[in-house]
Amino acid sequence: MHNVVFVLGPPGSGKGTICAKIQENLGYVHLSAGDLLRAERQREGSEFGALIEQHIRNGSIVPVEITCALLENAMNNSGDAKGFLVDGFPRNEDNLQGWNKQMTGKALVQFVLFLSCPVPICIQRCLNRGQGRTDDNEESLKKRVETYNRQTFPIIEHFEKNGLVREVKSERSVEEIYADVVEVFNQAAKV
Ligand SMILES: Nc1ncnc2c1ncn2[C@@H]1O[C@H](COP(=O)(O)OP(=O)(O)O)[C@@H](O)[C@H]1O
Ligand SMILES: Nc1ccn([C@H]2C[C@H](O)[C@@H](COP(=O)(O)OP(=O)(O)O)O2)c(=O)n1
Ligand SMILES: [Mg+2]
Repeated sequence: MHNVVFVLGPPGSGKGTICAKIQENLGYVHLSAGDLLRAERQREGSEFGALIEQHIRNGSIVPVEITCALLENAMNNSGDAKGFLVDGFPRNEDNLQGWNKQMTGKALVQFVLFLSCPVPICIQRCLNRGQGRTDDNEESLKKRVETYNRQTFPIIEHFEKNGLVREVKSERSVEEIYADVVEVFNQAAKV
């Protein structure tokens, strides 16, 4: 049974940055759904490359059958990790239903780390990210933020109803955010 922490928040809220620090210090393995999709997009012979690129540019969400298979495969190939930080997933109802269908009995969601951050700050961070991504531009970001507001935030609200959300305000410095995140994991370890 894989232990899983979902990491959600608007684009540019710092999910990848904070997950890298958790992985470095707390023994969890960081799996970014976006990174896995970008790797699949580039993979020689992938039948999903064009579809993935279209969704990424459009700020829309790739069908869960593709994304969840990549996540399950990555977890199964990671040995006996303490747990997995599943970054940027589930991003919509299709993701959530697909996860429940495919991963029930195989993975246990401990909690959802929600990095909340005002959108203007998020957009500026993405525009300054400098990773050469095809979706870090004004047009794609507008669509990604709309997708987050309309499709992803309701998923966070779903988990909130089940008492699983741990919100950390993320407009602050990385150090301040990470100090609060460590406390969240410490509290979770006591349960
Ligand atoms: N707390 C922060 N303060 C300032 N810049 C940040 C902070 N967290 C992340 N960044 C920067 O903002 C950009 C987006 O961060 P990232 O971790 O990729 O966010 P996400 O995965 O949520 O899109 C990166 O260039 C990162 O270095
Ligand atoms: N569960 C997911 C996660 C990402 N994607 C696609 C659509 C997203 O806009 C892009 C980029 O996701 P990523 O998590 O890397 O983006 P941010 O780190 O939030 O800036 O990938 C997806 O289709 N389904
Ligand atoms: Mg990211």
